[in-house]
Amino acid sequence: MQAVSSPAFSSDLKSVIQTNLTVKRARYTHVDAKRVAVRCGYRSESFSFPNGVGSSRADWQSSCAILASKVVSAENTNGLADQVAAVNGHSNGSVNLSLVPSSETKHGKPGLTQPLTITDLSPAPSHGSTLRVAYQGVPGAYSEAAAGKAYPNSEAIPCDQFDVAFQAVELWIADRAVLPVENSLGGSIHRNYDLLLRHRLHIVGEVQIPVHHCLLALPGVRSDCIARVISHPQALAQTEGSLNKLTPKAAIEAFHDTAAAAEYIATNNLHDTAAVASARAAELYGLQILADGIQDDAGNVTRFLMLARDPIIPRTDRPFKTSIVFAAQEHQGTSVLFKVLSAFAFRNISLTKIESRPHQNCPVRVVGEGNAGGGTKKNFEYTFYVDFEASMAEARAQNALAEVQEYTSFLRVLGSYPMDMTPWSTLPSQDV
Ligand SMILES: O=C(O)C(=O)C[C@]1(C(=O)O)C=C[C@@H](O)C=C1
Repeated sequence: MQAVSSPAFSSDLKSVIQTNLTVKRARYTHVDAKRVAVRCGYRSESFSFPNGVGSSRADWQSSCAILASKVVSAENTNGLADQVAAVNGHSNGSVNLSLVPSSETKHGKPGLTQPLTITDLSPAPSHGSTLRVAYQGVPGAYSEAAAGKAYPNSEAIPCDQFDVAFQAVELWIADRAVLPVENSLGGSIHRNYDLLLRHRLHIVGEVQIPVHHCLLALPGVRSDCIARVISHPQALAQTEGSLNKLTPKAAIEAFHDTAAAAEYIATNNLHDTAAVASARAAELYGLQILADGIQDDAGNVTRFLMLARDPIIPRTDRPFKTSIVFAAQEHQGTSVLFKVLSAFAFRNISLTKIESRPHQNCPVRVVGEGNAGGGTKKNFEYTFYVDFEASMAEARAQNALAEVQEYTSFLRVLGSYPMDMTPWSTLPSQDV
């Protein structure tokens, strides 16, 4: 399958639809128009919070932050979840968090029964076909494996850039996107944090994938003949120590993704080049494995987010995580970050991640008085991303966000979603 690529997206949306998706889109045009109208709020359905906090479904969809605007009582929160779930066309029994025999899936290994699989709680596509999941990379990329874990029966749609995967969902070319946000060795994938803010997709789940790297080359090539190693920068960072030992003289070069690096070597018949990629990429592109398990830490794991156009309804019957992003302005005083973090600490809510990024509209603020009357001090401005372990259906999370809203100028809930609880020991690390 051809990857969805970016230039067409940015230059002419119509043409990408025509070039890449002629057949599929022709089938969906009518349905899509109707669904877009629903997204824009042109639908009569509405719900009201049990204690009188009124809102429409469209409000919920456009910004989950509505829940932070008023505190609702603990007794009412389950009712809220049920009520909203019913509006969303789900009964509470519909959650699919179950043992999935992988022989029935497109992504699993035949014969293996996979343990607890995270699937999101959001509605399946109304056109009734297979869920289409956008990921960045080509077949054999770790992101493809993550998409398969998140949505075992899905159709994976390769995209050449992260931004394209976001747009594929926004344009109804895909139903979900699965994108990496952090790796245990390499740290955060900043680009995706920035894109989360730029786009209006919702986080509906997370999946963690053990990343097991191999050094791949054309059949017959020895490691002492390797003059160049190519791979995704994250993969190169995760194998830096091993590469120093295995190929100390080789030049290290960044590539779009791990599997594309393997494909490039095979396509161009490069005898002096090796790739850091998965065993599956070796199989797909006919390369040999020169070294197996070359990640610098055996427990190397990447966390991916599952994104959808609509949020899922937060619940309290399983562990949930919530991701927010906020920023503050100067007039909001000092110690904003301390105050925000204490809003969670006082309610015993654990934070699992905090990330700061340059403020997208105003990265630097000049303050103070210089000789010519201009400011002298340049304060860097930040946007903060926080993940915490609670569901937005819980009163303590709503109360914490109501407080956070007081200290900040901007607050958005990116999603409240089930945590990936797959037991570490059963993760199929050789799969990817
Ligand atoms: O290149 C790939 O195979 C990817 O899926 C991308 C990616 C990443 O962006 O972090 C995903 C998982 C690994 O951490 C290495 C690379």
